[in-house]
Amino acid sequence: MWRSSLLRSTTCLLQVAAPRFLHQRHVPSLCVRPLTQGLLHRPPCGLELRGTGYFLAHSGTRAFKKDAKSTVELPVSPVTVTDIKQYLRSKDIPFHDGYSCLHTPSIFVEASARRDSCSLFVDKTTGQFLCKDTLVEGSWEDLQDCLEVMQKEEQDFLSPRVLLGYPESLEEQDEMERELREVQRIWSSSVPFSDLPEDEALLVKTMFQITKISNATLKRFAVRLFKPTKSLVFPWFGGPDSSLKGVKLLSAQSTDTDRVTYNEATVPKSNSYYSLFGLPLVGRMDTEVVLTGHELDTLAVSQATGLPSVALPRGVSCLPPMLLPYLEQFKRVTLWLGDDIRSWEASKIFSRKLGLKRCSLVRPGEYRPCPVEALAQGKNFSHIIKSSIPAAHKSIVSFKQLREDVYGELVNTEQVAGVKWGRFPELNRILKGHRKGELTVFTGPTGSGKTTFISEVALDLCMQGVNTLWGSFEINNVRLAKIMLTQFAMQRLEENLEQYDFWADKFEELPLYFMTFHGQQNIKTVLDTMQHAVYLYDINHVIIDNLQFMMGQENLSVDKFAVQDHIIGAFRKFATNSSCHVTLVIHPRKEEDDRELQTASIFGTAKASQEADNVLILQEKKLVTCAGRRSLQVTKNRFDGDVGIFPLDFIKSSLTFAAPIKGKHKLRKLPTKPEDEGGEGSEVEVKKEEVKKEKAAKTKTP
Ligand SMILES: Nc1ncnc2c1ncn2[C@@H]1O[C@H](COP(=O)(O)OP(=O)(O)OP(=O)(O)O)[C@@H](O)[C@H]1O
Repeated sequence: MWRSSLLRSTTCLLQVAAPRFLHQRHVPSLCVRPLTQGLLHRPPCGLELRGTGYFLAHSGTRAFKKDAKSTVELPVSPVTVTDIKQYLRSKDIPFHDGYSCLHTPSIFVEASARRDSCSLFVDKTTGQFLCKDTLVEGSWEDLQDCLEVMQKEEQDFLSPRVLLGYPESLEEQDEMERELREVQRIWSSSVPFSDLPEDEALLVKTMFQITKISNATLKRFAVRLFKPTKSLVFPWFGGPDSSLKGVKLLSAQSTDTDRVTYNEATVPKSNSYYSLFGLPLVGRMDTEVVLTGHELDTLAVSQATGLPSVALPRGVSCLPPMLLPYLEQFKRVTLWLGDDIRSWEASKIFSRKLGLKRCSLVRPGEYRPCPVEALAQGKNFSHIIKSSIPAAHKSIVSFKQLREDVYGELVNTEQVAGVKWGRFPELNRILKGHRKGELTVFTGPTGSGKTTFISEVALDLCMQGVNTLWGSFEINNVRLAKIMLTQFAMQRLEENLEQYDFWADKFEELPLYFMTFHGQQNIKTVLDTMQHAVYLYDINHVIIDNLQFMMGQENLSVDKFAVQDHIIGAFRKFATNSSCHVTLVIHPRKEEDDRELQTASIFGTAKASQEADNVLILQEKKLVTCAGRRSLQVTKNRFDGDVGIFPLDFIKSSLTFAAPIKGKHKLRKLPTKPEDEGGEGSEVEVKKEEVKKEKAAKTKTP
């Protein structure tokens, strides 16, 4: 895994730092509180990025190591900005209150050598710190440890070597060196644009549809061409010495409609690629920046406006908090992330992290395409940027302020409907898509395949870039990841172990995270972890499997229905406030064996179905004509009211569900009140209809 000090995850730093501290001369007193609390006795609450090379470990045929660096944990006790400020004051550390971070003089640089008075940034939400001068970074507990050491030692600074330079494992060092060599190889065998013959440069620009971007702009941003794959190469320069840390390769393909589609690859891999493209060109005194979702957009903005501009490394999919310190110097941030609803939603979410007051958002629209397109169309950039909308909204608005939003929804109905499933066209037909900020309640009989089904439904979305967080309390993450990997590879990997690495490598690229909880959990801890994950990874979808695992911790002498209602209400609030979709698996109440489930079968009161935007039921009996066949019934859909049911066959080898090949059971829409037992379109009616149709078909046949 690629590693520089900037890239180390907190946990990595903690794990690496711990023995180092322990070997220091004056450690004993230090070990008592912060180290034991922060490093050794972390509670089992946290998040785990799926670690490949792990799920099949128990197969015994091959030893796989768990990638410890991919485990991220919640802080011991969530810290607030007030706690951080109080602590810093108690240590006489001066600080300046910034937008997303507190700025303090770096304790890792000697006072006389400080280039900047405040180069240490402490994230106000997590307490995570970064020293821009030395690239030392770590958790809030680490920073406290360091300050304790300094005080104890009566030193006025700490050597950055205390936390840096500890050797990685041999395997990781090899991987890191291999990636560095790869970066160097690509970079040195690419050609600077200024060295290309005029006609070749033009050909490349035509291919990428960037003919309006001048060679001078490409040169200024050090863009190169990698001839073997005809890819543009965007460098990532970082660190105090502005050295080459990585590269992004962009290739272009033209489509039938004369539009160009881009494919990109990064070294190191995208989940450790933290480049803010354009950052080296930003001056220390610059106070304004245009944040874009793509390197080409940054080139366009810079050329058209002369304003500083930086591009996010993974486009609109996330804004990693570790990049926030680099954006602290700007008093005004214009987010111009793209030309679709997804970019618009992302800009609203990112502006919360950046501090609403300084952010303004370019609303996508006919007259405001993405910057590279705007340059091609000769649009007036300064007009677009000036007309961007302040992100801080008032709590009371008039229709005048809403009319553009309403118009945007009307012209982009497909995008507003959300992300479409690739494997479940029937779900698209009924629900129209997967939307942010909604609550889905999913139920089905015990052992009917709820986890297996919802796992594939979520995987499908995750494969399309929906950042996903799993809270699996019933089955452990290794088993869950194994199910998902089987569904991803669509085959039984136990029998094809030689393909394991191939699929695991691809799977590792998915924006998929797991909470490390198992068994009964306290709802507050779960919600805190979800909030933490939304901040760190811009999670769009959380799956909680299942709600019953949060009931045990609550005081059940109180009415247990009231407890469940409280929990559902809390998830509802979370979904709305965090613009994150929550899927909640709930066990049904005990049903008589021969009866199918209905919305009212969901355990508890009506609260679950009232609060939910969507209610999905995995039916074992309805429409079932062969073993293993299930049907999925949508009994509530707040988005447009369509409800319905469709059959699903279970494919055991890949643990996936698919429409029956020659199914005579077609999707049918049910009325909006499916609970009405015998009403038109009800389950009973659906069956009656079927029988009628079958009879009619028979009588027609001679
Ligand atoms: N349609 C199906 N036909 C047969 N077996 C299935 C089907 N769907 C899932 N399974 C298998 O049944 C087992 C239980 O599935 P799963 O854990 O997904 O059910 P569940 O409804 O979540 O269970 P629980 O009620 O305990 O939470 C798994 O081994 C799974 O592979």
